[in-house]
Amino acid sequence: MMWWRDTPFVLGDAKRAHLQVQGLSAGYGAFLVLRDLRFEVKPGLTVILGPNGAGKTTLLKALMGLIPRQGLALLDGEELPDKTHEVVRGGVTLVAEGRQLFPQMTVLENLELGGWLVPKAERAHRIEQVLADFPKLRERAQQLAGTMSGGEQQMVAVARAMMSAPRLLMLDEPSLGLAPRMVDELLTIARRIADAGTTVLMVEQNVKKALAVADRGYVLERGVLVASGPARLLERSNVIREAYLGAGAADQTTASDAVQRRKTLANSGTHSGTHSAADAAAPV
Ligand SMILES: Nc1ncnc2c1ncn2[C@@H]1O[C@H](COP(=O)(O)OP(=O)(O)OP(=O)(O)O)[C@@H](O)[C@H]1O
Repeated sequence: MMWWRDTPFVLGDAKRAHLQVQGLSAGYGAFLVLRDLRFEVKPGLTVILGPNGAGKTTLLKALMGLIPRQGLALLDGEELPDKTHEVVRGGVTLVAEGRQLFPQMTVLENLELGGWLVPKAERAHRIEQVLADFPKLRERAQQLAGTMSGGEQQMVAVARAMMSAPRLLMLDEPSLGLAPRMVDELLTIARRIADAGTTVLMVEQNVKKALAVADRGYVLERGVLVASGPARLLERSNVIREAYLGAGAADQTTASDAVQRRKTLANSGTHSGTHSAADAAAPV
């Protein structure tokens, strides 16, 4: 047995990355989406929850330098560059919503492209590591990516991101559109990556399942962070329980279902629409 089989997901830098963000604002032209966000992404797995249109993707884009941002973003104490290629060189990788694979290329070719910054010899070594970490992909190495199921493609996208050995891996709704079993598999992969030393920042709408694998979470609504805390406390907090999970909510409850529920609660006077400081999770 090769040595790396016993050491899955050791691709990241041994140092566990820590992102600190203060006063982050970003948007599209004159349309400001994110307002004065303050949060941190500690080593481990941090999830950002929120309904459609809350600004979750915008947040990841702003950190990647794909759109301009204001405010301070420090990765291990050093300011995150503005330009995307410099952010990538600095060890930050984004798996965007929609996966953006090359459908006419094989799984292996897609992985090779993920390691384009890496010298050729090192790239081959990393491919071996990634295939050891994602054994399902080894079986499919020669399959055209475009012929794979949604969940398999998402797996390729995450594996490709790991080819660059990121210090900070950002995942934009990895469970979107997947069958429940694949959702579980993808979220477990995210957890394993975090456990092995790559700091993970994940945006999710699948509230219950995301909090089950995360260490910490934030709730983003209309461009503002409205709650934060350790995942276990956040799950039990009033913000999440009343609005995002609800009594008897199914595993598949999404943040967008929750918005409708919050409106109903607010109209019925059950919930004020703001989050009490008495919540288990702190309002931000
Ligand atoms: N390229 C763009 N130009 C202008 N406005 C945009 C652009 N992309 C997103 N927006 C707007 O920014 C706001 C936040 O969108 P964003 O995609 O960040 O939300 P989200 O929380 O990721 O939602 P979803 O879960 O639907 O992806 C929305 O009002 C959206 O219409």
